Amino acid sequence: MSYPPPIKACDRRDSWAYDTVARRLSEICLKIIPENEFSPEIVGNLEKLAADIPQGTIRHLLDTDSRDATDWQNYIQPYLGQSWLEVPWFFAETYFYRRIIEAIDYFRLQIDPYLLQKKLGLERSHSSIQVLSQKLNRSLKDADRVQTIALIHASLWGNRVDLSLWPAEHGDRSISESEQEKHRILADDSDRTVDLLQKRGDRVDFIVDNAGFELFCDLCFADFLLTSGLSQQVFIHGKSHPTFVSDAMVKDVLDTVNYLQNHSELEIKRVGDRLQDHLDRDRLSLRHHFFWTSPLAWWEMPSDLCQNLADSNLVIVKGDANYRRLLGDRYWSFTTPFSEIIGDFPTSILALRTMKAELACGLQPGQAEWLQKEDPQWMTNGQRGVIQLSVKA
Ligand SMILES: O=P(O)(O)OC[C@H]1O[C@](O)(CO)[C@@H](O)[C@@H]1O
Repeated sequence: MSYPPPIKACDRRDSWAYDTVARRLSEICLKIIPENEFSPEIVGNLEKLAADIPQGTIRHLLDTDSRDATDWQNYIQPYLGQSWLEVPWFFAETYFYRRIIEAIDYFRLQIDPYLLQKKLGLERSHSSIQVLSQKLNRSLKDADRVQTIALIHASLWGNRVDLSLWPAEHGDRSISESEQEKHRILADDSDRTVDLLQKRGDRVDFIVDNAGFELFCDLCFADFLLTSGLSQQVFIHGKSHPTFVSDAMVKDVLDTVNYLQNHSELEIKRVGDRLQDHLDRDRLSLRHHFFWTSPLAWWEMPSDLCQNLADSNLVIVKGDANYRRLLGDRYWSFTTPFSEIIGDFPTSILALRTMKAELACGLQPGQAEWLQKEDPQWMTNGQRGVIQLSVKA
């Protein structure tokens, strides 16, 4: 398969990639200092990292005794000495978040620098959590096609709540008017997804994205699949260390279930209790893997993870950064079919993505041109989404 070139920040100065590397990364780095009580040494490390972007150059990691150090040595080697703007954008971002892990001595101190943001994100989406809990508890009485599609859409729009772009103090982005939003879904394979789940949905895997409200939506979908009997087993795959500000780790899943179980409102508590019961009976299982924090493309997935996912009936890939990994963060033509890029992955894949980066595929001819006139920010403002399914025969 020949791949188009990877996106680089230096490609276009008016691009979201350029703005991210040239401005946003150092802002994200400095923002965690006042939100944590780090030692002066760690504060110094973070200030140095922020000052190094974007004119500094790529260097090897210093925390060479960490479990992922050897892998990162190999990822970094081809880009040594290049500037943050010249290297592939996806590498620059995943490397940046790994440099923060080094700067805060995470693997020794285990302090999640984004914990405050994650907590605020969950608390600030209370009214949406209330609404979705009521809908879910009601929908379990007759778990039909309409209900299943409603949970797919809730899981999609939950991805709008990305704290790396819109910090929790900027207000509650979880409000959803699902009916009106249907036209914002640029490719919608919901119906085909229900067909697949009804035919063979025994095991479903979620490659989750943001903790907080999005994770709650994903856990509601998982609960719906298990309680309705559509699935017997659900695996949640999280990140091995804090990254992209709000991305979820296994700890964040357990914290969220705990938050729901201890909630004073019965409708919300009922969701938490069911989730805990699924965990206790190993119907819901939690996993993490360093691939999800690496700069690698989907087709570079290590064989152990590939073999594990091959046993699944459906892998649900959440969010924009994971979608960029599916596409190798490359300049595909917007009409390239999704399944063509996914190619021969060992099982069926469903991508649920709200658009927050300048890449896309699986659109109809003329659709991108029309959207460009309608809303020049259509690719990055998170107001549009895709529900794209690639079925493994
Ligand atoms: O939380 P998500 O959906 O993966 O979005 C991550 C965001 O961060 C980015 O990496 C830009 O910093 C884009 O992928 C996207 O805008």
